[in-house]
Amino acid sequence: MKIILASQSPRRRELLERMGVRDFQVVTPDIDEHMERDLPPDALVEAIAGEKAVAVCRQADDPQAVVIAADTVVALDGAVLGKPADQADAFAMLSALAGKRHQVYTGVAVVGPKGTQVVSERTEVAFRPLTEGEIRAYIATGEPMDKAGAYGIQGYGALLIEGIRGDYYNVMGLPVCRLGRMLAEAGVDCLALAAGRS
Ligand SMILES: Cc1cn([C@H]2C[C@H](O)[C@@H](COP(=O)(O)OP(=O)(O)OP(=O)(O)O)O2)c(=O)[nH]c1=O
Repeated sequence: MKIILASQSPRRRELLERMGVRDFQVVTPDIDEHMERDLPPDALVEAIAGEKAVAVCRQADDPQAVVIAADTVVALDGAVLGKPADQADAFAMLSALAGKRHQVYTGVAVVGPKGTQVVSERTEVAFRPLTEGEIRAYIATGEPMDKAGAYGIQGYGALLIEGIRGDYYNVMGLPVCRLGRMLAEAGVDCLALAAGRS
């Protein structure tokens, strides 16, 4: 079965490979993510993931393909944080996250011949308190700029995180366990692929 990952994110590519899916195409969705949207974070990431999947379905024009798309945001006290616009924005985001718990939402859409599935998964993340110097040093690593909430749990960001509740991979950009079950619904058996039996 042809599988298309509708994402430019290297993290999502790596996670899909780690799920046992090695043979897939990558098509970057051509949508405007930055439209004003007054939605709660779970509905927001589901809407954007759905739009990315639909855009790539149109671009690929193959009704037999299974298309996977996702979107990740950070929610803190009712505010939604996407990727920082610049270093000052990253500083403001990390200062707001320091010493607090926040939620990471990833929306995932799987569209294929068997139908469309769209879900969102939430993971809670607790940051330790941070000094201004620590925040500046973390920004100087270059890690925050292309990531929702201005940190990467899979990198030096781990040094800032006391604990999480929920799927770790959801924070990186794909809720691996949940997506595995969605792909099974769509006719893709990840464990069989990993075992070389499919
Ligand atoms: C919170 C967090 C986010 N991120 C990343 C995941 C996403 O790639 C990114 C959020 O931006 P997204 O808009 O979800 O994804 P993207 O623009 O990188 O890729 P595409 O739209 O083509 O799928 O932040 C981490 O890598 N680690 C983290 O700890």
